[in-house]
Amino acid sequence: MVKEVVSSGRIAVNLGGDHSVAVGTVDGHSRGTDKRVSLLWVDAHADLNTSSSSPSGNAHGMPVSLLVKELEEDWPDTPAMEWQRPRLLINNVGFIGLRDLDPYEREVLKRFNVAAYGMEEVDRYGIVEVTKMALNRINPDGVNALHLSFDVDSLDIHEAPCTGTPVRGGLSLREAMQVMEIVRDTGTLSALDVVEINPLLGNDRQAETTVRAAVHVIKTLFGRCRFDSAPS
Ligand SMILES: NC(=[NH2+])NCCC[C@H](N)C(=O)O
Repeated sequence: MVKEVVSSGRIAVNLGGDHSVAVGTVDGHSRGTDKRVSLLWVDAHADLNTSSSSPSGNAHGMPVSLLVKELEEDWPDTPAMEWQRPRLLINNVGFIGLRDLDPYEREVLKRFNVAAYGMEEVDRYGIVEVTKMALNRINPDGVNALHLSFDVDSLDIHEAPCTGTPVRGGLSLREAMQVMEIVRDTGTLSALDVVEINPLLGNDRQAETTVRAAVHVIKTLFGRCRFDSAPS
């Protein structure tokens, strides 16, 4: 379905659910366009584990490593995954918001000099600079189709409490909206995931806070301005 939407020139919006949905959405996206796909992964986690490096065995910690060609050799045989082959280059993948990495993930980010920006960089350079640096590195000529994969756990736990693997010290909603404004203004967005919302993890008010944060992010990407709330 993502392939169909993207190939008809529309932007695919995918709501999750577990971040492993991105294996399918990014795969479909890259099949639906003639352009190369750049992937911006906004998340507390890099989700770069393989089934053998993963400390938890949870699939939501593995999607990015299934998607990039450079890590194909690191994967043991994965029956039932024959439908998917990696189609992205790791230098077209960027991360914003990282603050909880496993040893293999750290090693991969270093080995390939990946455009990975953690909360330290966000604090040091500011979110505007970090977003521009990330986009410049993963899509230097601005000609690739952009896939934005937004995990609500990139946000601080106060902004998005209802998520399975929260990590304190994350992005403010304002910082996330800033990322969305910059991405929107590039005109390159071709597909979006908003994932890891789990309203069952918390009370009604926390669920509402989390869902509203996600709605803000989506609306901002699709033109909502903070100054006047009519979409441009
Ligand atoms: N999309 C997520 N919430 N990922 C969390 C991953 C946590 C941990 N790194 C793991 O591999 O299990």
